[in-house]
Amino acid sequence: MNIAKVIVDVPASSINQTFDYQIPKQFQGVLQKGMRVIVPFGPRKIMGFVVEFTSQTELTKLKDILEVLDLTPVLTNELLELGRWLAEETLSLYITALQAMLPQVLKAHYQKELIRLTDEEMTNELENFFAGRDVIPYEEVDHSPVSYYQLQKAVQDGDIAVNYLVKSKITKKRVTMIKPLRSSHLLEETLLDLSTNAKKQHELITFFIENPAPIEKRTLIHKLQTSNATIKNLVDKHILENYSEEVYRNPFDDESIVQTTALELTEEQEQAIIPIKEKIVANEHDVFLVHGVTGSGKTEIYLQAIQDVIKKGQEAIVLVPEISLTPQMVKRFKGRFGSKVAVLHSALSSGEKYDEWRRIHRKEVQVVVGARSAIFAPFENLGIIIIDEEHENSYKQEDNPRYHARDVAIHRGKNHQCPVILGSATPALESYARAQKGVYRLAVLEKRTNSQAMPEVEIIDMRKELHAGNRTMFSRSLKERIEQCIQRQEQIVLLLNRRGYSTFVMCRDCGHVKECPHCDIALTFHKNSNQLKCHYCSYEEPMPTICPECSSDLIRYFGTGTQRVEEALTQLIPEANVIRMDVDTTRRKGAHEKLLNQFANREADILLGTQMIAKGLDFENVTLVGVLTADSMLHLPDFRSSEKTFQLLTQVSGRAGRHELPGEVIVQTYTPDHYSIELASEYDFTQFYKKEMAMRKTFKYPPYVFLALMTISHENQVKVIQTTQKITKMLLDHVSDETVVLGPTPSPLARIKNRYRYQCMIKYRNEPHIRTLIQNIIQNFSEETRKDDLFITVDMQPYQMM
Ligand SMILES: Nc1ncnc2c1ncn2[C@@H]1O[C@H](COP(=O)(O)OP(=O)(O)OP(=O)(O)O)[C@@H](O)[C@H]1O
Ligand SMILES: [Zn+2]
Ligand SMILES: [Zn+2]
Repeated sequence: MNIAKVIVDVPASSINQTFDYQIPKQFQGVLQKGMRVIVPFGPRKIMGFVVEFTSQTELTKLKDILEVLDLTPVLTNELLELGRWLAEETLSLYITALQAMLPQVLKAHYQKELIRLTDEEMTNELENFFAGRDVIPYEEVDHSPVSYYQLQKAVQDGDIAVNYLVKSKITKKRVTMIKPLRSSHLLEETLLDLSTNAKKQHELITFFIENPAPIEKRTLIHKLQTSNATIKNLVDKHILENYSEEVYRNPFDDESIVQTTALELTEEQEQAIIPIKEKIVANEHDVFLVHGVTGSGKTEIYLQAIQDVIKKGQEAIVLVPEISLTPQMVKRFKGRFGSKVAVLHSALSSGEKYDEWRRIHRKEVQVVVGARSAIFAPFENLGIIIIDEEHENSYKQEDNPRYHARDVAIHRGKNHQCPVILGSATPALESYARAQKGVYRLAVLEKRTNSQAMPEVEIIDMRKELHAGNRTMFSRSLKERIEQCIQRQEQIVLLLNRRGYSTFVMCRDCGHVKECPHCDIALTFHKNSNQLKCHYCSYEEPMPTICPECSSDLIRYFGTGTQRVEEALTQLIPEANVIRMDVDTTRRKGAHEKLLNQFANREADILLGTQMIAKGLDFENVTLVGVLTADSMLHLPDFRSSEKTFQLLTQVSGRAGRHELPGEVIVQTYTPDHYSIELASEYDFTQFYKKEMAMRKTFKYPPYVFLALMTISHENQVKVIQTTQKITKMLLDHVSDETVVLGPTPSPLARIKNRYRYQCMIKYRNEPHIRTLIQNIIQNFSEETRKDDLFITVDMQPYQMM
């Protein structure tokens, strides 16, 4: 078994297979499956994963593995298998699936360098270029007068060589520590010998006489108001020593977290948790859908189930949507399980993420709380997997591998024979349908833990407001409630449902809308820089002062950005103190937390924000929730738009009246009769489910059918249409009569970065060979994708129709 099968880091379909390499003597017996290695591949050196061993090969001469990057495998056997399954399921490459499971820093990056081999004089250009150096980074060629032809020739002549380097970017954080090199009483003697002028040094030594323990240099400087130079002086005299120490970056301030204990469960919670606990004890897999209204105590169920799992010596993964992974949420888990918890959040730096990952990998923690990719946590003894807010779209990755975390969770749940819990106040239709069919176990929590009724929802017809002469974006009713609320010193959450809306620029005279010249989409106005920006390709231009079409100076921005709402709000209700939360105000690290803390400390009356404030927040003083534009998502070209509207309204309504004080909700809309708005205001999930299922059945959408979306893009529009036509025809030739193939149709976003985009949608119920079929079709175009820059992407479970 001294041959390793390696999946190499070359994301190309022609390379989607293992390659055999000889294991050199020094690595035999050391190398394990799931370790990263560096291997020669053509002229290059690249990174790869060892996935198997063998003693036989069809090749006559094998190349050697050059380097082994890990001491212990970074991928467990289970994850190697999971990667294979994931690649098949999502039609992506095995290497892409494996990379998706690891933190960024473990992915290799490659560097080329030029090495001088000759002592002889080279051409003037080359001599100038090397400028006395023996090795230079390859990128410098781009900015030099040396031509590629010259380089090529020099390489051929053997004067220089190109070297390929693989670097893994592991960065362990190190801090500089200072400690005394002498015992306290020797330090006292030192003090006597010291010149009385050296006041700073005196202070430093005195400090160490009293505190002989090592201390971080930064802290020391800060504490004593001393300087680097002073420390260095004493280090040079061998009185102090400095050394560096590896630390984990811990982005969370754990010390401030208050320890909590299990609450006594309500009757409903008790009923829900019993069957889950049974599965934990029996080591059996099953999927539970916990459908509980907002504030019904789903999180407490998760916590107590995890408690059992930890007691058994097993591990738990908890997924929460990116935007509800707030410090408040983290606190709830760390409060219960302390340092046993690792957090994987995309806002962490890649170093921080790597540190958290290592704590998992080294089995220093038993619980992981994280966003989507935390589902790949390298635990080997999983006892439970929990997906909170399971209906959230952010669990679907919109990039290769296009997986849904729910599917991965269930696959891993089977691998480990452990329960999977899906929790939501508004389950995805797909999940609820499965629970109805008995595929999942359903648990229902109908009451809030505080036994309060769900807050009353009032729907305001904004068309009537307009007719009554109110041209602001606040209905009279909402304004009045906000004022009353402020008077009672209670707090308000205001949601600006912004998706599908943006601050675009339109001429009021001729209706001209400023669009991106490279993408079929309106440019967005950014007030701070007075620029128009494209969100797809980053194109930018200054805000025009006159209309480029008709020269009118009535060109203005439209739509309602949070910033504009804030201005309008403070104009309308001057006494209101507003905290605005959107992408702009939360970009800086820690800003999110700071704003939420301010609101929790009642430093403001109103929390105004986008989708990011709709979920998970639990503030006891919030009694009013206002939704400014309930219907802005309804008209998107997406069959899930009603479902998303229902979910969002239910979630945000749930922010009010969660504790002692009763809450109320005001929903402003231009389509008050739409069933998603009406039924959300009555908290009638069951009725919504029935109605929406009927729609899905009529129009043939999930969960009645499966979808596959193929998107084809190229700079030449004719070529895109023709290719999409061919693909559609190939599909139709091979699928069953029951299956529908729609296309070619322009994608809702028909052009991005100057590339035209067309799509074809497959709706099927039973096509056992659909993946092979699609793969073969893509294979058919491999020449063109390689040489002519044609893109074909396929999404086996699309959530984004754009
Ligand atoms: N058994 C219990 N007894 C008393 N209070 C409880 C109990 N269970 C939960 N709570 C409290 O009730 C509140 C709501 O619970 P929790 O946040 O877990 O609900 P949730 O269903 O997860 O809500 P959401 O879906 O809105 O996030 C919290 O403040 C929580 O501490
Ligand atoms: Zn105009
Ligand atoms: Zn653009």
